[in-house]
Parts: sequence; structure tokens; C-alpha cells
Amino acid sequence: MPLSWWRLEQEALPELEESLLWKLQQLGIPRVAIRYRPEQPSQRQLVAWLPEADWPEPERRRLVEALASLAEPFGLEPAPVRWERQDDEDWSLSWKEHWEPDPVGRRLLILPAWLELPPEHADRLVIRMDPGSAFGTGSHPTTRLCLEAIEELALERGDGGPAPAGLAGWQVADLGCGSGILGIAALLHGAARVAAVDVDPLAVRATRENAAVSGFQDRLAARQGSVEELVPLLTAGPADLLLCNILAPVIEALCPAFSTVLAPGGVGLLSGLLVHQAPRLEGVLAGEGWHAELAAQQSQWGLLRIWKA
Ligand SMILES: C[S@@+](CC[C@H](N)C(=O)[O-])C[C@H]1O[C@@H](n2cnc3c(N)ncnc32)[C@H](O)[C@@H]1O
Repeated sequence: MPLSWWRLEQEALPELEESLLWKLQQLGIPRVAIRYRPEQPSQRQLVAWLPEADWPEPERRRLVEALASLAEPFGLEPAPVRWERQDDEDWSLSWKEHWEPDPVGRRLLILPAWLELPPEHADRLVIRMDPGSAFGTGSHPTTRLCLEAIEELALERGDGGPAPAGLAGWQVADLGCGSGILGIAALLHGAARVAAVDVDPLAVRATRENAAVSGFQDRLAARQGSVEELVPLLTAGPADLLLCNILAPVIEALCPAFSTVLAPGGVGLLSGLLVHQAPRLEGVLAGEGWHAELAAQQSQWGLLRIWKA
């Protein structure tokens, strides 16, 4: 007998999109997508497919409450959820249908692993990903801020050519790697090796899988844990570049250990903070001997660049 599905649809507000995907993943709902028309990329719908037998009405009500709670910290009204029963849709096809190649910055492209490289993006550096497997599909502003800052850094180091080498030879630490997207972007810009950690074992698995999809399995080592687990992974000594996209209070708690993983001449790119949290974080980082500068922002999200004072 074919399975029946509940199809959930909700407007994906830009501030919440990645949190919604992450929440669904945490709740064991892997069949999710963000749907939008290429001509209207800002109008995005979250779509998720749930096996009908596993999601009776009380469970679905609790799920709606869990999604609504994500809007609270932003002072946003939760968007209404629509449910539709689907008997015969092949969810796996409809799930994959909703992902599009996603250009970021001047020359990166996030490409769902099953899609061909579109000819119009043939000159871009391609991050092949299995989206939805962990935080870091590239749709969240903080991920994009970090990707653009990595590109910027590589360009500053004289990387204007077709064969990217701006970060050539660099050791990179990816703290809170999620899908591994930032480390993979650094490797595409010529970095020698990436050490990646995440407290979430699913993220570690996703990072390893995504690195392998891009052929980087020998240059990216991922391990479950936090900053202390980076030290043994950084076999050539402290990193030239630290990437850390986690919430401001977590960055604040982790930053006393940054000097154990980032070389004195190195650069850190920190995101996950709201712009209004930047001054406090800059002060805390200064106390640890780091210059910190709000280098970029998108909507209310900021990116700090840090280096040794
Ligand atoms: C906002 S996501 C960033 C993912 C990816 N780096 C990106 O930029 O899209 C933050 C990640 O940090 C992880 N994380 C949270 N607290 C952490 C900690 N104390 N140490 C290491 N990872 C942590 C989470 O599990 C999550 O995967």
C-alpha cells in the first residue's frame, strides 16, 4: 500500500528560514525544501513532507507550536501553517525539485548535489551540497556573510585569476561547521587543509559527506566537539583562518580559547551575531587581545573580522 503524506507549507521569513530547516531536522523531519520562483527569490515557502501515520493531529499541533516559537526572539508574527494530505506524490522527486543552484558573492555557487552545473554558472567555484542535512544550506544571511567574507579575503590576497589560490597553503579551522559549507568554500579558494568541529554528530556526518562530494575528503578532517577538539585536528599548528558562525553568547564563551587555534598572524571571521550585539562582543574580544571590526552586515546579522592586536 502506498504511503500517505502530510505536506506542510509555511511562508519562510528570511530571518527564520535556516532556523525552520534546522528545527525540522532536529525533530526528525528530513524531507524539507524551500520553494521559490527564480524571478521572485525573496518570496520563499517552507515545504515539508511527513508520513501521515507518524503525525496524528496532536503531534502536528505541537510541531506548529515549535515552529511558531522560533519567531518569538525576533519579535515576528509566526506565519500560518497550511496542511495538505498527499496520497500519491513522490515526495522525493518533489523535494528535490524545489532546490535551485544558488550563486553567492562574485564567484561561488551552491549546487544541490544531484543537479548539473548550469552553463551560465560554469565559471563559478561550485560548493556541491546535500541541502537540508545540517545547518548551512547557504540560505541564511550569516552563512552568506561568511562565504562572501572568505571570497573577499581570497581576493585581497591577490586571487583574481581563474584558478583560485588566494588562501593557498592556509590551515583553516571551522568551528561549528554545520554542513561544512564554510570549510569547503575555503578549500575552493586554495586553502590547504580544514579542521572542522561541531557539537552535533549529524553536522559532523554531513560535513564529511559534503567534503567527499567535492573530492576534499583528504583535506578536511571533521570531529564531534568544540574548540578544544580543533587543537588535535590542527596537526600543522594554529590556523591561518578561523571560521565561526554561531550565536553571539556562544562566541563570547568560546573566544578565550581562540588563541589556541588561531595563529598570531591569522584572521578570524565570526558571524551568527546580531548587529546590536557587535559592540559587546568587540569589547570581550579586545579583552582577549583581538582587534575586532564589524566588516559586513545583512539585515540585522553581522560579521566580525578579528586579528591579533
Ligand atoms: C549557525 S550554524 C553554522 C553552520 C555553518 N558553519 C554555516 O555557517 O552555515 C552553527 C553550528 O554550530 C554548532 N554549535 C553550536 N554550539 C557549538 C559549540 N559550542 N561548539 C561547536 N559547535 C557548536 C551547531 O551545532 C551548528 O551546527
